[in-house]
Amino acid sequence: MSLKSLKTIQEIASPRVFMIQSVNDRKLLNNSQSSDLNLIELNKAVKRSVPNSAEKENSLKLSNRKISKGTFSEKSLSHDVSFISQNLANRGIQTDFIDIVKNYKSESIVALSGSQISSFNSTSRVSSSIATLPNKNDNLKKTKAKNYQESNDQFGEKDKVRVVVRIRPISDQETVHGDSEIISCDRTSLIVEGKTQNRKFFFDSVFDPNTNQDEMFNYCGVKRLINMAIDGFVCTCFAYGQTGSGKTYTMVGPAGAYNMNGQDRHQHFGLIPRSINYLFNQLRLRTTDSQSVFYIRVSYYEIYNEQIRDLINPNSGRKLEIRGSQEEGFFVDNLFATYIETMDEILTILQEGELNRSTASHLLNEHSSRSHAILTIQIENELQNSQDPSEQITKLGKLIFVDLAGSEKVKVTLSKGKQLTETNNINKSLLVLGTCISALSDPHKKDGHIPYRDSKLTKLLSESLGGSGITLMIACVSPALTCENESLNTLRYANRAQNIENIPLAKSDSRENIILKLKRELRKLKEENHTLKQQLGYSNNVNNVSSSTSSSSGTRFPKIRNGSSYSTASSESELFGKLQEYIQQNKSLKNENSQLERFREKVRKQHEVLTRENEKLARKLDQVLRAQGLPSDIQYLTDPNVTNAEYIVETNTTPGVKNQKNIVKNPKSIKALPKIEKQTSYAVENVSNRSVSPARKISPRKNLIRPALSDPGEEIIEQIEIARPSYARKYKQIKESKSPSDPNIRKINKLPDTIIEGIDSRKKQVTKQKSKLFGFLSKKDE
Ligand SMILES: Nc1ncnc2c1ncn2[C@@H]1O[C@H](COP(=O)(O)OP(=O)(O)OP(=O)(O)O)[C@@H](O)[C@H]1O
Repeated sequence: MSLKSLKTIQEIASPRVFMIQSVNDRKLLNNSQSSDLNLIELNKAVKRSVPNSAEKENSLKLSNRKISKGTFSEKSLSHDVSFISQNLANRGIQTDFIDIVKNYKSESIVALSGSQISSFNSTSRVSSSIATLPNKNDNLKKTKAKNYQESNDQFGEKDKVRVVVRIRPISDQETVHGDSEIISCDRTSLIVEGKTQNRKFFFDSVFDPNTNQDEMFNYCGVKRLINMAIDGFVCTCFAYGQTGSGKTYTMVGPAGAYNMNGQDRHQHFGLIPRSINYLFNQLRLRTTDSQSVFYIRVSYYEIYNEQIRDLINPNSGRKLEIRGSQEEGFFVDNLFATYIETMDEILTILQEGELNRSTASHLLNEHSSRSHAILTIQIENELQNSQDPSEQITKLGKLIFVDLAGSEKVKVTLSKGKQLTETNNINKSLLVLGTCISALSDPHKKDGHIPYRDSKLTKLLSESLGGSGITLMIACVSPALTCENESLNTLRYANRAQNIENIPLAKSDSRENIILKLKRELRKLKEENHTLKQQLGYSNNVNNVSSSTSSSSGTRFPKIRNGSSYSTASSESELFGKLQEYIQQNKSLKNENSQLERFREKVRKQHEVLTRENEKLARKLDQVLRAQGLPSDIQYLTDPNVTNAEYIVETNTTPGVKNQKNIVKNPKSIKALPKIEKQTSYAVENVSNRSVSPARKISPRKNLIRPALSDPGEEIIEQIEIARPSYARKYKQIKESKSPSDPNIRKINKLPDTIIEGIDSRKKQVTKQKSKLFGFLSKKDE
């Protein structure tokens, strides 16, 4: 019954804008999400929403004019239809609504009349009234769970950029200045009641000011991104909006979130730490019942005044430039990226990054970010191919979080001097981002030139916008009247971004993936081939060159209309013979190549093992140096087999006595050293993290993510508390020990000689080994 009536919706999908017959119809549709659904009434409502032929004609005329007050777009209908669809689905009734809705391409900004706003507001009041019920949190959570759905759905070949909006609460400052709230919303749309006009926007989800961090994480769609990243896709979540609109709050949490204690962290942490917690839980789940091994590598940098700055290794002295390659797209060369194993390691990195990030205070935000911060979590997954156990697959997914700097008006923020330069750079790069978004969302321009190269930010986001990644945009807005123009700008860009289509492709060396990639290339080539043929005037009966070449009946080569070349039988057989020859040569070359590839892979893996150990050691060393206030611009290389020099112990001695430097093998032995006791204090850093088992010596990356330490469903705080003593805690210890109020502490100006000597000799050894390997490789390549 319902299906039949809904078919009519598909039929009327063509008119772009039409009149909805009465506000009551809409109310009925909206209320249907919470009230018990009466299918007959719904059916009537849908029928009433469907215009008769006169209205269709009318609406077609309307679509050619400026959208006037009192109209709804078909997307509005699609929104209503999806409500109905969900209700039907809850009752186990299959509908084809989703496809209908997906096919809608409509104007999503609508100017509204007063009466429609009042009906709209009544919808948003449903959720706010629920928030005031006695058992507030429980009910709110249930309602959210019902209203917002986790978008874990997969995609077809194309995946549109998903856009959600978060409206922050009005601030005390705004209230004091008598600012009023002008934005109201329901689950997927919002209305801006402006000074002169009211506007309505539709998005994948809209989160009202009462939304807490946990709800935001659960329903904004970031979980889908994490799961896809584990499967090898490049997934980006970026926050966009005016300065002070809540981007950093959404991504990271309020200022000082990383310094909060367990319970407060749990409440205030933003998407990034929550996502990492979720990621670790997912990885644990996947490693318990499979042979998968995961390696997590993190980098964190900012684009400040069009310069790239490493946020976890700011004093490296290396110049960070963007480079591009066909395989990897644009990337930051020389960026410090470190392997992590535990939640608290990454929290330390994030904390460090936040400390190093460029911030300033201005009229609209006390802790304003002056840069675009980009956190990249690379997830490498080595697993066996389920269809062919002899095949080892490596998936290389990425999870990228971008906290953009906010656009701002100089006359509002009153920026001067350095801040003015920052503002100009921020606005400039956001302008380029806006231009790219506009071009990509315009069907006439999207296949043309997209000005990614005009700013560093857009270069680095090129894969996420119109590329092969999966993208979630979180548009943040303030509800205040004084922010109307900026909020509208944000919403317009967000609205456009919804039209951007990506063609996701997992980064994996599995056969299926290679085949998929090849198929896509082949299709592209065929299209190109077809166009070229048309341009050259080849006849239509020679379309399929590839199939005809393999046919035993002989080769058919395209004939050119002017009659020249390849037309005689003798030249055809000659060419066929040559082709056979080439095919044979190709076969043997392929065999040889795959042998070489296998060998090369083996050597590459050995090399990787060495590099990873080096990086780890370099990171530890870097932390020690920075903790001691020394410049950390030395590049360290180590031998993975060196496992003995575990801890550096710097002792404080009485004046005139030479400083003691001890290297001990484990923390217990520190206590056993007589001269360190009582009168001495020390800074301890674990050089290679922990003693290395023989198995680990061969492959130090094994067991990076081990089966669950505890329940996968556990909360962030618990994870932080139960985590084994690690890098983070030790690092904290070193930081605390730097406090000048501690009389036993002296500043260490120099790294112990033994360590430097040890590292130097290891560096030499590894460099030698590396150059040997490279020499060998290049010989093989030749
Ligand atoms: N959803 C929210 N709930 C409570 N407070 C919020 C929320 N969103 C933002 N805030 C507060 O608003 C202020 C500005 O937020 P935030 O620093 O995240 O803005 P921003 O968009 O990152 O600004 P900028 O671009 O200048 O860095 C902060 O004090 C923050 O704590």
